[in-house]
Amino acid sequence: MGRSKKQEKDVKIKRKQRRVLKRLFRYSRPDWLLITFGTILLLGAALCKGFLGGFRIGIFAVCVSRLNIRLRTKLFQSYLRQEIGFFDTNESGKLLSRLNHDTQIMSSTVANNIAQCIGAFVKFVGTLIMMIKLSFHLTIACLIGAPLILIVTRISGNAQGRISEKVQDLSADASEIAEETIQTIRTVRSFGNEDGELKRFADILKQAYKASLVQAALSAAQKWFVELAQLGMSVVMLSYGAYLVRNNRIAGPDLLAFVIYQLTLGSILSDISQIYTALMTAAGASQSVFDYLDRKSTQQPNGTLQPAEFRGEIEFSDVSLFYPARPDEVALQNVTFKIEQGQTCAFVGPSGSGKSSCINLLERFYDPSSGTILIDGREIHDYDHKYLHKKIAMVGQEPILFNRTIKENIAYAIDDDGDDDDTSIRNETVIIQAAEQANAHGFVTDFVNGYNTICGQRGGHLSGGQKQRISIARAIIRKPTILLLDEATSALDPVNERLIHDALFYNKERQEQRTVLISAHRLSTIEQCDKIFVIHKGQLVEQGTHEELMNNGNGLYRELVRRQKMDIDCN
Ligand SMILES: Nc1ncnc2c1ncn2[C@@H]1O[C@H](COP(=O)(O)OP(=O)(O)OP(=O)(O)O)[C@@H](O)[C@H]1O
Repeated sequence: MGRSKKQEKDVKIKRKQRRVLKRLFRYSRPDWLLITFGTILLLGAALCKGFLGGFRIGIFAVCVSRLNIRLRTKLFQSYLRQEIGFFDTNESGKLLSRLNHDTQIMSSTVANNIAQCIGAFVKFVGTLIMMIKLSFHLTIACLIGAPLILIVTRISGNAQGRISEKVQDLSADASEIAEETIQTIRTVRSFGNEDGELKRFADILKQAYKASLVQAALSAAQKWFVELAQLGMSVVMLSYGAYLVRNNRIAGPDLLAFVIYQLTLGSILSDISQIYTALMTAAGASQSVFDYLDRKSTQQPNGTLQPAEFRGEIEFSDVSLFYPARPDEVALQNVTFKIEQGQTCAFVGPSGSGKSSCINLLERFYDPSSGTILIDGREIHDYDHKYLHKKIAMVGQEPILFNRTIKENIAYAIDDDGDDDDTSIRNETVIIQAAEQANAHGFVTDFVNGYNTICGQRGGHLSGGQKQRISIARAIIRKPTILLLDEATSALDPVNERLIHDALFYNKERQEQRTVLISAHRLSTIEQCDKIFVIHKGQLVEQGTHEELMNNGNGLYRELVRRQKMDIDCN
C-alpha cells in the first residue's frame, strides 16, 4: 500500500515538472523567432565544428603523408649518393629502420604538433591579455612559477629527446639483427642457432624497453611537477587576490573571472609542456635521419667526360688502397701496371691478396687512397658516372640477381628507349644473344617458364652456376669495352667454364676490341691471357705471360701453379 502511495507521489511530481516546462515554453512563445534563429545558429555551429574538425583531421593526415614521402624520398636519395664505403660501415637494417620507422615518427609528430603548438600559443597570448586587463599585479603573481615550469619542461624535454635518440638507435640495431637473420636464414638454420638470434634480437628490444621506462618516468615526473607548480601558482594568486579584494583594489567578480582565466592558462601551459616534450622526442628520432640526410659522399665527385671513342686502356700508377672499414690495414700498396686496348689479363694470387680490390677500384666502388688510375689516359673520376658504367661491366664474386624474371634481369643493363613493339622485339633478340654467349640459353629454355622464370630474392631460385651465367649475360648485353670478371665462373663445371671463356675472350676475332680483366683461382683457365699480374699481400710481385712467369724459377706464380697441379694430381 505504502509503495503505491510513493508511486502516486512520483507521478504527481513528474506531471508538475511537465506543466512547469510547458508553461516555460508558453512564456517563450513570443520569442519563437529569436529562439529559432538561435537554434539554427547552434546547429550551424555544431555542424561547422564537426565539419571543420573533420577537415582539420583530414588536412593533418595529408600533411603527415606528404612530409613522410618527402623525408623518405630525400633520405633514400641521400643513401644512393653515398660511396660504397658508407654501406660497408652502415648496416642495411639500420639504414632501413631510419628510412621506414624514424621518418614516420618525425612526420607524424611534427605535423600533428605544429597546429597544436600554434593553437596553444594563440590561446596563451589571448588569455594572458585578458588576465593583464583584469589585474596586472595578479598576473605577475600568477606567472611567478611559469619560468620554473618552462625550465623543467626544457630540461625534461631535452633528456627525453636524448632517450628517444637512444631508443631509435636500439630499434635500428634490432632491425639490423632481424634483417641479417632473415637474409642468412640458411646459415642460421644449418647451425640451429635460431634461439641465439632470437635472444640477440630480444636483448636489444629489452634495452630499448628499459630506456622507454626511463622516458615514461621522466614524462610522469614532468607532469607531476607541472601540476604541482600550477597548484602553487593558484595558491599564491588566490592569497594575493584575497588581499587585493580586502583592500578594494580588485572587485570580487573580477577575481572570479581571473581565477577562471588562470585555470585556463594552467591547462594551456600543461599542453605547451607536452607539445614541447613530443617535439623533443621527435627531434631525438630525427637526429640520425638528419645526419644521413646531410651527409656528403666522401668520394671524389664524378666528372663529365663522355668521349666518342673509348678504347679501354687501363693504367694503375702507384695505387694504394685502405678500405674505410679498416683504415689501418693496407689492401693495395703502390700497385703499378698497364693494360693495352683489347688485351685479356688476369689477376692471380693467394686469397685476400688484393685481386678483387683492383677490380673494385676500376668499378669506382672506392677511390684509391693514393696514386692514380687512368683509362685512355684520363683519370677515372673525370668520366661521367653513367657513361663509365656503360663502358665498363663487371660480374662479381657473388652475383646478385633481382627478384624478377630472367628476362628482366638480363635486360637490366639495357637502356630502354621506349616500350613499343619494335623495342621489345629488338630487346628480346639481344637478350637471347647475350644468354647464348654466356652459355645460359640452354638451361633457361629448359625451364617451364623459360625467360619468364622468376629468379627469387638475390637469385635464390637458381643454382650458383646458373646465377653466374645470367649475371654474365647481363654484363655483356651492354657490349662493354672493359669487362671485369671477378671469379665470375667459379661455380661452373670446367666444360661450361671453358665454353664461356672461349665465347667471351679467347676467340678474339669474333669480338669487338674488348679489354677483359679476370680474377681467378683456377689457374688453368687463365693460361692463354695476354698478361698475368701476380698479387701478394697487396703488392704486385710479378707480371708477364704464362710462359714468362713459368720460366721464373723462384716466382710465386710458378709455385701457385705447381701447388694446384699437385692438388689435381692428388685428387
Ligand atoms: N670492403 C672491405 N672493407 C675492408 N676490408 C676489405 C674489404 N674488401 C676487402 N678487404 C680486405 O682487403 C684485402 C684484399 O681483399 P680482396 O678482396 O681484394 O682479396 P682477393 O685477392 O680478391 O681475395 P679472394 O681471392 O679471397 O677473393 C683483404 O685483407 C680483405 O680482408
